[in-house]
Amino acid sequence: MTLSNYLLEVEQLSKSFKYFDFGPVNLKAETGTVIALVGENGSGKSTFFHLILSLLKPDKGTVTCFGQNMHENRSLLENIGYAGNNLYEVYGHLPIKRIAKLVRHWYPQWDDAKYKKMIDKYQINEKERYQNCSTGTKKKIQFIFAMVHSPKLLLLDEPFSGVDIISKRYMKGELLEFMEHPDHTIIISTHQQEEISSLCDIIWLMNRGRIIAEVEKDEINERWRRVWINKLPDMIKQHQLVIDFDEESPSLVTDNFLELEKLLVQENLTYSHQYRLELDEILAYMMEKGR
Ligand SMILES: Nc1ncnc2c1ncn2[C@@H]1O[C@H](COP(=O)(O)OP(=O)(O)OP(=O)(O)O)[C@@H](O)[C@H]1O
Repeated sequence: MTLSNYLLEVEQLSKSFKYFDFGPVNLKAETGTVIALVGENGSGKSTFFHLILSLLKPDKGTVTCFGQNMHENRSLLENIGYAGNNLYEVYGHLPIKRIAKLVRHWYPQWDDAKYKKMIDKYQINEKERYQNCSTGTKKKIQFIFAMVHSPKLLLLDEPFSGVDIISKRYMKGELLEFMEHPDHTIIISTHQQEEISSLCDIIWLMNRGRIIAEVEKDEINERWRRVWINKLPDMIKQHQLVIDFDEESPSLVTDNFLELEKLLVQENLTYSHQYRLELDEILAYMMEKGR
């Protein structure tokens, strides 16, 4: 794969706070993918977005976006749409209409017609002060501001949290439409299995400021299974292919079903049935392991 296939490259990125160390993180985001950034509360997801966007200065490391160094080239931000919590708080006393005027100056490609259409679609009252808006409404405003300048990369920090069912449906539709363009990429932090399942291809798992796994969603869905077997000898319980087991109703969880099948044949064991795990069960197992 050539370098140009990567829209975003993060190398040795790190930042230390009083009670938290982020990184070093090394990652590459391929153009045309939707990546879920998943991790426990306080694992560093928002910090990661802030470091990518240079809202925070890293202690070490580089962020290369569209082939150029982000920290040296602020104009790269024009091609990035960010929906996160703390960007507009400083303008909270202003009505949304005034904030939109400010944001419009940041982005030469701001599309007024698209903005008006979205404000209408999401039923935003532009006269309302941002700080007085409900949690879900703030999320929708952040989403609109992220979308209206036609970015190539979207960084979405829990974009659906607190958003009503109808708006969530509209937002998902817009994201799927956004991804119809082959040059577009999304990184989305979320705690919701349904959002990962319906939107994402890749999952980056974060724990205590580090990436503990980079996996393809379809691949882990295929590999992880719960399997009921005739007996559970110690050798199986202790095997590296076995992530968890239940002695009462002899069954086990594996992260590699194909290899497990071979092992069972080898050990003269049989399984009666098996099923795929829910994505959040898999992610919980992976996160627990990475703790
Ligand atoms: N400006 C700051 N000053 C000091 N510490 C900070 C600052 N920003 C982030 N941190 C530290 O980084 C940690 C990770 O926070 P972050 O918001 O990135 O987590 P998160 O994964 O997005 O969490 P959540 O899922 O709850 O939104 C915090 O617990 C805090 O210790």
